[in-house]
Amino acid sequence: MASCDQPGLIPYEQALAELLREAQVSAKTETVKLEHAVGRVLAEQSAATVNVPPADNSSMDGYAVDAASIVPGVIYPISQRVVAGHAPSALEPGAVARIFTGAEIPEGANAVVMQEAVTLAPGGVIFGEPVRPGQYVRKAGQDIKRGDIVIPVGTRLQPADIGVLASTGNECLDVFKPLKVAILSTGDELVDPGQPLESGQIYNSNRYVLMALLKKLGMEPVVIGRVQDSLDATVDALLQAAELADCIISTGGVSVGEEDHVRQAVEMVGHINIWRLKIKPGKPLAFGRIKGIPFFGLPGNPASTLVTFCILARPFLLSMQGIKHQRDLSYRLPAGFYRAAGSRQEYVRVRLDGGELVAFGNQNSGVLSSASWADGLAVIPSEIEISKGDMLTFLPFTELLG
Ligand SMILES: Nc1nc2c(c(=O)[nH]1)N[C@H]1C(S)=C(S)[C@@H](COP(=O)(O)OP(=O)(O)OC[C@H]3O[C@@H](n4cnc5c(N)ncnc54)[C@H](O)[C@@H]3O)O[C@H]1N2
Ligand code: MOO
Repeated sequence: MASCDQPGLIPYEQALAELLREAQVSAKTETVKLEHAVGRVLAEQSAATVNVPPADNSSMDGYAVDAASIVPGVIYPISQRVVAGHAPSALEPGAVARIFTGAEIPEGANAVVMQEAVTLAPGGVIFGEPVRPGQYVRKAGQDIKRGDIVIPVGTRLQPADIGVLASTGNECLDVFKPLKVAILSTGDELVDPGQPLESGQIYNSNRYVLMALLKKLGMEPVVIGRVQDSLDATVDALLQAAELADCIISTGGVSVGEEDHVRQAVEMVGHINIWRLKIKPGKPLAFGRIKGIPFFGLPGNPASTLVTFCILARPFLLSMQGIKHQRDLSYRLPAGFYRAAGSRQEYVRVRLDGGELVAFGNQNSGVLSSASWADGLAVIPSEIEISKGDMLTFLPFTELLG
């Protein structure tokens, strides 16, 4: 089926590329201690000032030897005992050293023999086989060499990165300050949880979804609150948000009805660059700027808000936060369902079950429980009919929400 009923809709890939071009890295940085750095984005790199490990050391409990001097069957005296944390003395000629895992290899030794491979004898130790130079020795700098840049600028620090930075002796790091992201909820029908629900009203779930999404990204939500469905109220709220935040996200009011004021309001105080995408859910998404501050108008339907945040706002925000290489893992997995061809690229809420993707029964964009139930999104390209067994791209929420 041709997409002639959706003229002018922007394909996802085109919109994402334009967004990433628009994303300017925030210049605000701060210094934090290593224990507070997980999830933060490194703003300044430094070269390692030490080798890791700092010296050659043993990877086994056993005996440190000069490999060339070992003859199987001969008794060798044990001249010293080397434990981790204490500097050894040089190996005495014709002798070996008792050594433990992590202890420094004495000068004059170049190999370690595991204790299971030796026989203890009166006055020393006997080796059963010739010894290979270098065996069970972890060389100084085998992990990191002095002068190496271990973690590049723009890395969102994961536990292993923190460990690597600790191993090179860093106590504090320069990281980008968390982005402040304003959240506006448009709609006269919205009521906060905890309030009674009158006729015609609905609880505001998008605000809480967005706050949770932003917190998971280590960003700071700035709640502007509910905005009445009027042009003046929308303009006022947008201007207030532009004063307080690095990026603005609104939900609702971006479609084409008379009560949808967001686009017109943005155009009065800024401009819109992107509007209406060839995706489902999320068609009416708008992107622009207000007084230079980037603005996302996400569609109000709760599943549309979540999906468009994950696939469009999130990569934009992560770029602004300074992340250089975003690598979300995706998988190719067989569909366990049939879906008729659609005119927009669809993001179906699915679970991974028995090696195939199972779709939530009701994919309506007002049904947020579809996302709560799902493990992630299956991407169905436009104009393609999906039969059971067809391979689809699966974007797990573990990646999209992290
Ligand atoms: N004539 C047309 N009508 C619509 C079109 C279209 O192309 N032509 N597009 C539809 C699509 S697709 C979507 S998506 C919606 C999005 O519209 P808006 O972004 O203007 O959203 P609203 O109308 O304000 O709200 C939609 C829906 O979501 C509920 N909502 C809104 N905010 C919240 C919130 N914070 N928490 C919970 N629920 C919320 C709202 O009550 C509505 O039910 O437009 C279609 N219409
Ligand atoms: O594009 Mo809308 O988000 O499907 O309901």
